Amino acid sequence: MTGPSRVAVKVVSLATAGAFTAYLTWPSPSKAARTSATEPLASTHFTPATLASSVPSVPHSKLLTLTLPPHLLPPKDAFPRAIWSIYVKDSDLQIERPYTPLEGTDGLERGELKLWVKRYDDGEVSRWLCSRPPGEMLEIRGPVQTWAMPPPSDTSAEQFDEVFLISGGTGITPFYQLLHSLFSDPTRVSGKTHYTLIHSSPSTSTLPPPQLLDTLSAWARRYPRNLSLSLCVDARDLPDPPLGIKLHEGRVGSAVLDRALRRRSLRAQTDDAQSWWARVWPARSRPQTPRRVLFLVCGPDPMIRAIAGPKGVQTTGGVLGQMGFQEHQIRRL
Ligand SMILES: Cc1cc2nc3c(=O)[nH]c(=O)nc-3n(C[C@H](O)[C@H](O)[C@H](O)COP(=O)(O)OP(=O)(O)OC[C@H]3O[C@@H](n4cnc5c(N)ncnc54)[C@H](O)[C@@H]3O)c2cc1C
Repeated sequence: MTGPSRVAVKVVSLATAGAFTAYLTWPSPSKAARTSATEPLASTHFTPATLASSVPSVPHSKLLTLTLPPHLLPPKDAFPRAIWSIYVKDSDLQIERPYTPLEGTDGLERGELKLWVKRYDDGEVSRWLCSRPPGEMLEIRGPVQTWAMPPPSDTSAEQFDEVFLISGGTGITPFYQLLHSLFSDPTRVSGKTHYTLIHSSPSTSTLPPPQLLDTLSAWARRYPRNLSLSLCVDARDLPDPPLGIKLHEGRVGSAVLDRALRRRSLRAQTDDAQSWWARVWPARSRPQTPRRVLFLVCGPDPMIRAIAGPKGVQTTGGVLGQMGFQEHQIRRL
C-alpha cells in the first residue's frame, strides 16, 4: 500500500473507532435518566437493585438474580400484560442495555428479577454485568415493552389459535417470560391458544440452562394441549440432556418449521416445499389457512433473516415467506 493510501486507511479507521466509541458512551436522555432510591421502579428513572446472586450457567453465560426492596416495587397493575425487559446501566461507561426478566411480573411481585445473560467477549455491558460480584448495587429502569399479548378474554381477531415462538440463543428469554406468565399458574392456562416453542442453539453445551429447559419441559408435559417444545442444535458436543424434549440436529429451517406446522395440522402431508405440487402451485397463491397463526421470532439477526426476512422490512421473506405466511402473522423481536 502506498504512503497516502495508508494514511487514508488510518484516518478512516480512527474516525470509525471514534464514532463507535461516541455511540457507546454519548449520554442520551435515557442513559442520563436520574437515579431515585425512593420511587418505585419505572422506565423514567434508574432504581438501585441488589445483585443477590450471579451463578455461572452454560458456557459464556450467567444466571443473575436482582432484588428490590418492597418500597421500590411498582404497583401490581403497573406492568403490562406483555413481554418486557429492563435496562441495566453499566455504571463505569454510563451505558445501558435491555435484559428480559425470566419470571416477568410474577418474579417482580416477589421483588426478584432473574436474568439469563450471555457474555460477549467484545461486548461492553454483558461483560461488565457478568463480572459484578454478588452484593453489588446495580441501576435498572423499566419496564420496556417488547410485545403485548392480547388478554385471554379478547375474542377479537387479535386472539390467536396457534402461536409459534422461534428463538436462537438468549432470544429464548422473552419467550420464557411469556410462557412463564401463562403456564406457571394453572388458573391462567387457557384452552384456546396452542404455543409451539422452537429453540435453537449452536451446540448441546450451549442450550439454555436446565433451570429453564426443565421448567419448560414440565409445563409441556402438564399442558400438552397448549404447549409443545422443539429443540435444535447445529452440532451435538455433549450427550443429549435428559429433558423429555426431542433434540434435532440442524438449523431451524424449512424442514423443522414444516414438521412443526404439520404437527399442528397447519400443513398437509403433500404440502412439501420439494413436492411437484408445490412447484406447480406456488405457496403464495395457495388459499390461506383460516386458523389464526402468529409467529414471534427472536434471536441473532441472521437467524431472523433466514426465518422471516430482515427486521424493518415490510415484506415477509425467509422460510416463512416461502411458505406463504404474511407480514401480519409475524413479529420480529
Ligand atoms: C428487548 C431486548 C431484550 C434482551 N434480553 C436479553 C437477555 O435476557 N439476555 C441477554 O443475554 N441479552 C439480552 N438482550 C441483548 C442485550 O441487550 C445486549 O445487546 C447484549 O448483552 C450485548 O450487549 P453488550 O453491551 O455486551 O455488547 P455490545 O458492546 O453492544 O456489542 C458487542 C458485540 O456483541 C455483538 N452482539 C451484541 N448483541 C448481540 C446479540 N443479541 N446477538 C449476537 N451478537 C450480539 C455485537 O455484534 C458486537 O460484536 C436483549 C436485547 C433486547 C433488545
